[in-house]
Amino acid sequence: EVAALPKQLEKLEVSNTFKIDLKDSDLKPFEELGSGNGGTVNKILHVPTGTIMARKVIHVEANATVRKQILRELQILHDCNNPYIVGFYGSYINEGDLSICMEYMDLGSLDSIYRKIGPIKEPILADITLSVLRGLIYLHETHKIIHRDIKPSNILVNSNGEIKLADFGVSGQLVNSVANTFVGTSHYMAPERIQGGKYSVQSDVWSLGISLMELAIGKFPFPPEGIVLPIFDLLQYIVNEPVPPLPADQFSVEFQDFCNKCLIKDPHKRPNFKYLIKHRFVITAEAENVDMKAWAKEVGEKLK
Ligand SMILES: CC1(C)CNC(=O)c2sc(Nc3ccc(I)cc3F)c(C(=O)N[C@@H]3CCCNC3)c2C1
Ligand SMILES: [Mg+2]
Repeated sequence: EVAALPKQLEKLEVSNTFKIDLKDSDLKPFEELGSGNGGTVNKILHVPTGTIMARKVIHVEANATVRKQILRELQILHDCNNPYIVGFYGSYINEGDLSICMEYMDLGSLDSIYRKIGPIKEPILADITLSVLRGLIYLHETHKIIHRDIKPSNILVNSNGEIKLADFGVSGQLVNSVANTFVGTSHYMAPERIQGGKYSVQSDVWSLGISLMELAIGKFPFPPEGIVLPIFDLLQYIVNEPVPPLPADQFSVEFQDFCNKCLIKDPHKRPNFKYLIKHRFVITAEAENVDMKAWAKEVGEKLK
């Protein structure tokens, strides 16, 4: 009988460590990692377990019921376990601020990386594309979650050269109403979404295409060279004007073709994940298995 006990304990042990009961008083903040639309992120230490985490604090103007609803729905994040999704430790609310504690990705976002060390080379972009697609497919197929906010600042990197997604809404309708107070019409949104149409998983494909082009050329691809447009005109431009092509002499035909397909304006004509994960641009990434760890090391050196 005694022999049987440790097995059960062991199982109990593992599940408990996964679900740390987070309290503000157990968290020791370090430097701020960034602040963007509607939230700030800090590096923190969970003192009782010695775990380094990233904590995002979002000010949520909502009554107690809505706040309870948000916390209940965020519990879904405990089940989002995948190599291409940023880990989740827990969330809590105090004084109207929602705190989301997640895996610390020490090299930050692709947005801050390309702005510091320049455009990302194609073979690295191919591996990034593969990771992002695998993360999006996992969220959609396992949890029926559409990311809704794919952009370079929500694609995170760590020194193992791992690429993971964060900031995806797990919320139901109610919480979405709260989320809408944040969601400015982001310029990564697909034309059908900018025009107030139904948001589908196909809209994430558009956002992936735009994000890859930006990372490849080192600037947001719309409008072409030089002109700076106010947001409303930019959104009009994205809806009405043709997608500026990648400079053909600098990129492979596979990469150009991959981006062109993601940026088909009609969501029904735009390829789905099933098609994209088999595209030559992505298949070569799988074959060549680029040394992402070496790239991450180089990035880490340059970010210092
Ligand atoms: C309403 C909301 C805060 C709660 N419900 C929600 O469903 C969420 S979840 C979630 N974030 C999140 C998601 C997954 C991981 I891993 C880590 C995370 F921080 C977020 C979140 O951060 N949203 C931000 C608000 C500011 C504008 N950009 C998007 C949300 C939205
Ligand atoms: Mg974000």
